[in-house]
Amino acid sequence: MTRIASDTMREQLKVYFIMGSVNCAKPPAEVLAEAIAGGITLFQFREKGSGALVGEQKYELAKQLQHICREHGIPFIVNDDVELALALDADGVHIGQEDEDARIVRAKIGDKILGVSAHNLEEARAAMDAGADYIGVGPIYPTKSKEDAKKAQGPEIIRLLRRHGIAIPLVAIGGVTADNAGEVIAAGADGVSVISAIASASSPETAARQLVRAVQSSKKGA
Ligand SMILES: C=C1C=NC(C(F)(F)F)=NC1=N
Ligand SMILES: [Mg+2]
Repeated sequence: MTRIASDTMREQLKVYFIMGSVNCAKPPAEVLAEAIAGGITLFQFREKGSGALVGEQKYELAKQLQHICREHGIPFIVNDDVELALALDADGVHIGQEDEDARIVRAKIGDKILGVSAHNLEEARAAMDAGADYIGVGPIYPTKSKEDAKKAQGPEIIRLLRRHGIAIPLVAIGGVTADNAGEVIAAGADGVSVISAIASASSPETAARQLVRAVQSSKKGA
């Protein structure tokens, strides 16, 4: 296996749904199936926060959601838990600044997809040097989905990174909705990642479809 090509990574980052059981108003498997029907391009299993599953229950839910992704050809990424990602033979992992060092994770996962969170130019450069395939930049807008989120920076942080030559595939995260996704793409993001915009929607399928349309129309306009 070889590392994912940047252009393929950019395509996959377009509408990146992230969720765990605590984010879902309906059973997670139902929410994921609807989100896939609505056109999401990538999925991250992020079982975190108060009430999150652990151990066997977490493993079983991950397996169930990975199966749904495999049925529809959607890559399955695991947040934080590198051991779980390896046990499931997931398509990749996403780690934050407070998780295991990106170089160590890269050595453990081989050519699987490696995503790293970055909040500023220094962290973005370090992620690239460590072999990340994409970076998650945010929070762009205020978010309710992450208990310890940093201060929202607006789309300006994306423009700043691109201006300083950060050309790596980049997904924007934090308070992104169909209404503000366009300005995030216009600022230079390859895609948007969302939790509550889809997970807590009455129709995750409609919510996903609206995000896909917002991203596509902004890219056409670019
Ligand atoms: C904290 C996070 C930041 N960014 C991302 C992603 F969108 F995947 F890049 N995922 C996370 N879990
Ligand atoms: Mg983390």
